[in-house]
Amino acid sequence: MESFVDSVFEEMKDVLSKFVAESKHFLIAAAQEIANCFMEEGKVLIFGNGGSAADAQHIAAEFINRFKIERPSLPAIALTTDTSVLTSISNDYDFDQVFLKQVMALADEKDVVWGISTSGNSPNVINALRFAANNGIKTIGFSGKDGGMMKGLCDLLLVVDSDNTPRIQEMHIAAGHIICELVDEIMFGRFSDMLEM
Ligand SMILES: O=C(CO)[C@@H](O)[C@H](O)[C@H](O)[C@H](O)COP(=O)(O)O
Ligand SMILES: [Zn+2]
Repeated sequence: MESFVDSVFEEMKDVLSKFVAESKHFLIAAAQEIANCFMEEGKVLIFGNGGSAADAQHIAAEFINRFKIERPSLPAIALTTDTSVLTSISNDYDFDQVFLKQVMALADEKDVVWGISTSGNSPNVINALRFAANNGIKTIGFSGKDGGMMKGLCDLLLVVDSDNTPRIQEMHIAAGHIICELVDEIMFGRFSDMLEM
């Protein structure tokens, strides 16, 4: 059993080293996009399924509450939490529309719509991103595998180089934390020269 755990750690190290080599440009660009959105009084709408729903909620909470420094609350909403909204849309229409209808109701051109899907192919994530892309709303994606259908729908797309869903998710939450810290530093700290004026 120990050798099994060792093999998981080896896989984690491999995925992390590729993430370190390949993700810096994306992380900085995504943080700038989100900081500019907040400065222009936009908001961030985040969503995904399963573990990615938890990631969406985790990231939204960092913005709404605080991350590592004291600063004002920042407007982010996880679209995964309102059981009345989720169940009524699924029951009356289709689960494929649970994020789409919320994006249609809540998003405007100042906002960032942020979808998370390890396969890049979950229909409810894709439908919401496609609506945003078709309506001039900025889109950020976290995916893995080959990026799936999220490629072409996201202005900025992170594709974690792995086929293993939990390994991909581990890089997603690392990326989320780095973006949260960069946003704080761009808006309130040492990287304020990066803000678009
Ligand atoms: O957390 C995990 C696996 O680690 C699962 O709950 C996983 O998120 C679910 O199977 C999702 O439905 C997968 O969807 P996606 O990442 O392909 O969009
Ligand atoms: Zn999981």
